[in-house]
Amino acid sequence: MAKAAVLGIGLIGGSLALCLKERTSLEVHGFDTSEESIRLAEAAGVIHRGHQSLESAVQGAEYIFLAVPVGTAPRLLDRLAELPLQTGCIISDVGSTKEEIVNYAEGFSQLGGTFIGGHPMAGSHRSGVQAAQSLLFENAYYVLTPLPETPLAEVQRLSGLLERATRARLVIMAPEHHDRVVGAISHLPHIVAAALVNQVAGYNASNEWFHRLAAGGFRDLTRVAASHPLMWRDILLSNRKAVLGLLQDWSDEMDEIRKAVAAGDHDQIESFFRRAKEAREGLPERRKGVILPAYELYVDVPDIPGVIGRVACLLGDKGVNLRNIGVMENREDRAGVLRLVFNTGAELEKAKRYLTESGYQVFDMES
Ligand SMILES: NC(=O)C1=CN([C@@H]2O[C@H](COP(=O)(O)OP(=O)(O)OC[C@H]3O[C@@H](n4cnc5c(N)ncnc54)[C@H](O)[C@@H]3O)[C@@H](O)[C@H]2O)C=CC1
Ligand SMILES: O=C(O)C(=O)Cc1ccc(O)cc1
Repeated sequence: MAKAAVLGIGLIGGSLALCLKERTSLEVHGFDTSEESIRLAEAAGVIHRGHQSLESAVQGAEYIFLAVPVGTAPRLLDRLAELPLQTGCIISDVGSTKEEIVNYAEGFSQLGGTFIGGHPMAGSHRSGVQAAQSLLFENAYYVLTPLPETPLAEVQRLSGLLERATRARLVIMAPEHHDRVVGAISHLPHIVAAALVNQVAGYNASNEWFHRLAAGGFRDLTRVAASHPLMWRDILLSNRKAVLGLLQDWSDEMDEIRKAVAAGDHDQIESFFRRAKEAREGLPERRKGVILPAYELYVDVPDIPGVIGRVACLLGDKGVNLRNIGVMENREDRAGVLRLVFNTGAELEKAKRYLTESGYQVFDMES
């Protein structure tokens, strides 16, 4: 059986491993520096087999995926370059930045395979293999960043595999273009969210009403500030060039609005919000999976076939609108997990109450 190796079995590596395992015939092997992650991944059936040795994990693999923090990926490539890899193998990664790793891989003439950078544009503020799920990338964009000299057949081979496994929408982009675009729509917003949270936490230190009143819009707006600090440190350092330019533009935009407020300039302030409203309304529809849906509930269930109907009926009877329902884990010897998606937080709360009252164990993104 052909083999794939996933190096780093956290949220993204674990989710990718699940996709490959469920929807391709590849035998999926995993390697992680954390023994606990390997143990959990094996126990949950995320991978066919775990390894504590990098060499045995990648031996004979047709596909190798690096799913480690972006600051760690170059060192992992150094180690791969020392190992005998399967002739003709494809090495890819899932890192949030692309120029640095693509340039680094290009420097390895002795790397025993073709490197093609990759970035699935879906995830969450959670991390670790416990949060992995095979539906994570469905309908999301998945960017590949081959170089002009990368053989087209290899790009198509990887793209075909990933499309089938992840059900994502594969797109191709130049690495530096990717980094500027993703810098603007993901990296800068993470900085702004963290800065807002830090600013308000400073005020709250002397008056706790700041946090008490922050339950609504502020909480939604700053959700991503709960993301993994080390992961985001690495991303900013790796995308330094683009991020510095974007921060300059951000600071100019803040200066503009500050001046307009100071001058009491009604028209300029209104125009600031009007431009934003129009641009926001012109954004493409949020499709399932493009960003992790906000209102998700998970239900532990012992017996999948009958239980989907029971849960759906129970919620239907109570008038709770269910947008989507899916099975996240389905092994005969284990309890499964149902993933329920709602359009509003209020519906999620109602569903949580009804299901708990009926004896189901439920948990959501906050648990
Ligand atoms: N979290 C997200 O929403 C998204 C993250 N990414 C990218 O995916 C990559 C992985 O992120 P997550 O899965 O979220 O992180 P994670 O923290 O859930 O998983 C990372 C895993 O890599 C392991 N690891 C660290 N150094 C290693 C090494 N040298 N060799 C083997 N394993 C090692 C860790 O033990 C951990 O299990 C990062 O490069 C990130 O930029 C991409 C898209 C979305
Ligand atoms: O939690 C969220 O909304 C995210 O922003 C997830 C995410 C994080 C990092 C990426 O490179 C891509 C997607």
